[in-house]
Amino acid sequence: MGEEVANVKKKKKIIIDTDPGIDDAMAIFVALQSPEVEVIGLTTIYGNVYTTLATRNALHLLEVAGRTDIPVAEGSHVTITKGTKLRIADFVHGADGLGNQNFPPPKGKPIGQSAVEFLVEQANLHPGKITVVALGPLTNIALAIQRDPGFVKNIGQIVLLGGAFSVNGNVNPAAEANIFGDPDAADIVFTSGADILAVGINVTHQVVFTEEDRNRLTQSTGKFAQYLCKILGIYYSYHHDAYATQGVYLHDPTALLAAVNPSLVTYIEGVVRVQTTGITRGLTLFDNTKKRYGEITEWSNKPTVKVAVTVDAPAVVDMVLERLLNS
Ligand SMILES: O=c1[nH]cnc2c1ncn2[C@@H]1O[C@H](CO)[C@@H](O)[C@H]1O
Repeated sequence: MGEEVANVKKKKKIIIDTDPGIDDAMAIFVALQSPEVEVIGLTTIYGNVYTTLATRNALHLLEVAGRTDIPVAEGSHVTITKGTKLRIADFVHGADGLGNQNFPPPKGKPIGQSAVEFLVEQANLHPGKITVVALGPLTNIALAIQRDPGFVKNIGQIVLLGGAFSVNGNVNPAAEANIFGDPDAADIVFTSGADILAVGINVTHQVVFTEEDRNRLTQSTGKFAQYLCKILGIYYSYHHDAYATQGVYLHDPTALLAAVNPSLVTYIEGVVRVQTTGITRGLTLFDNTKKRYGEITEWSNKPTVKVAVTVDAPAVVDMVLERLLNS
């Protein structure tokens, strides 16, 4: 076997489910620059933008990267309960999702398969070998779980950016944006029995990309670095206004790198349920399963998941920089 072939075989196959999104763009570029993984497809979802625009942006980002060999499968336009009143974070990413840069429309088209069909097919083709990195609301993943009873077993791992574990949310004090986007889907995913690592904002808020880090991108001739400098402005202003910080949180790149290199985070294991109604809709509630409760609870006899609790933040920032500067 040639060395090249052997390397491709060793690489972890990943599918990125994404709603690009400025930090999604960063995560996608970092993934494409990561020799440890092979990106076998992008699936799209609403969240930072509506799904139609997410598909356009995914195709556009792959064209910027010169990676039009990677398929894009369009995902759901509505929540799992067919809800059409979506919460779109255009105030974080711009109306176009990519910093209001008026990029030309992509030349490429999504594949004929839907995101759910693509996810189910790939998990069946490569049982136990695929990691889904879910960077938006979890509708597509929950639909795949409902569509194919074998999906949970066939999918290798799901690393998801979502939840606010024992901290306030970013939509409101209870809820983080991706879980708030489709709490019913999130509860299906968390209780599905799949191998899940949840990276919540309790972790990603520790990973700050400073003005100084951005300046290093600006000074680089790397194509991804230059592209990102064009779109990052609005993301910095939003963080400045909302959090009074001079830097931005690296949500999606942190989750992506946790999939690439699991030793960047530590985690605890327990049962996660998602509140689907009321003022705490979208709340993620972790049971460490240590207490024997006197009665059956909504957490009893549910499969456990991994929830990230610490992150080597300097290492994440260094890896992001290194991979984007050398592009
Ligand atoms: O305040 C916010 N409201 C909505 N979405 C946000 C906010 N801050 C960040 N994100 C976006 O949601 C994911 C993390 O929760 C990230 O994709 C981030 O870009």
